[in-house]
Amino acid sequence: VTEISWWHAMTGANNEVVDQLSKEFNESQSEYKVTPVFKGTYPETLNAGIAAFRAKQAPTIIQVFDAGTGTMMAAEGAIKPVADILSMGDKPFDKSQYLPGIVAYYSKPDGTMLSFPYNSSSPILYYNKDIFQKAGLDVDNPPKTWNEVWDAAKKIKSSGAAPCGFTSTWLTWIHTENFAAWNNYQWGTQENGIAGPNVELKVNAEPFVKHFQALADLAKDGTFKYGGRTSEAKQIFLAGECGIFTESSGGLGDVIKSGMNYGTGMLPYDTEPQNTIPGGASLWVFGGKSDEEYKAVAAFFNFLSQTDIQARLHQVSGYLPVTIAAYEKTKADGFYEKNPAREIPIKQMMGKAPTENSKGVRLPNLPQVRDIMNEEYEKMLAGQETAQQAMDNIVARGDAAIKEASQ
Ligand SMILES: O=P(O)(O)OC[C@H](O)CO
Repeated sequence: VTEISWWHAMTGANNEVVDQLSKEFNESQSEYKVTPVFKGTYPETLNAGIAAFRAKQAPTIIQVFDAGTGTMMAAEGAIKPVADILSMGDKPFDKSQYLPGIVAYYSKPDGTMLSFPYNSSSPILYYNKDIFQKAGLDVDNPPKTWNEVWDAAKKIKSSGAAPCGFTSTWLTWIHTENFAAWNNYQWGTQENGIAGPNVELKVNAEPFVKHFQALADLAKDGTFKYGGRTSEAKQIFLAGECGIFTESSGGLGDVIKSGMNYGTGMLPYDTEPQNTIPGGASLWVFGGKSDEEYKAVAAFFNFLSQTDIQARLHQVSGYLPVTIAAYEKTKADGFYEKNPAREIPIKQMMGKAPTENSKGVRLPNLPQVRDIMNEEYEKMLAGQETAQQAMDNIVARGDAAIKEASQ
């Protein structure tokens, strides 16, 4: 038996999916065995992978979040393109089977697919219907714009329906990168880094400053509650502390499991929505492994690509169906007729052709730039600086870090 390891960052319901799929693959044949290993948050998993590679102890497969894509792409030699691996398997790899926006995001400019799109997501709005009811809000109509979110959050707090109105995971991914794409605002030059390096950040422009000042103002009396840099705020929402929550569509599994009387809506926007950009993570394969191991990876990725598995992954977790067949099957099964809100994240991403502001975000050091953003956001939320100061500092510090990483 050829054994391969799969380092990942999935917790809760999504961790169960990883374990279940690995088990099913292992039981479906007797030549290969996949062992999933949880390595912490997305940034922790990426750092663990880089350290292990340097120590010549890299796992076979590593799950890397959207923000680490540029880092992995720059690590030529350290990784083996997924397109090469799949060509070693029994089945030829047909890229046209995958949703175009997702494949493009994980491919080189020449079209070579570098990583396997395991869990793609789009951020959405969740709300607690019991809290909405208590606050006198319309349980069937969640807020659509950010101004409506701020108003509803204030009403939740002032009515005493819950101690907090609004919380969110990922202020970087949701409130900065997707906020920009979804409203068609420029996040950075060079099409946010998709068109080339030497990106200059543009996040100190008025719409960003206004958005973050609104969050900072709401944080003063706890109407907005900050949870942490990655997915920590999910626990705040699940505990019933806040009525409204912005989080990845992939957070749905835990919301369902909690038994909450919840609803979902589109990611809020300012005036008119454009399109969201792919989030979540993809599976990268390290270089320097044996052909046997790569054949095992090819078999595993082929297993994961099956329409039934993809459709199940989407329907159970809230992550997007990454193949067209899985999307079509989910439609044909009548799944969206029964659960119309479940198509929201796909429609958000695919509803409009992307502009230069909404193809994605790519930097050789996006995790580092997100750290800078988080430091400034935390100072701002603690009342130590205004949103304008925070955004100006992000641009100055971020641009310097990008320049150094691009050299
Ligand atoms: O919670 P996920 O897996 O959808 O990931 C969210 C963000 O894309 C991470 O950068």
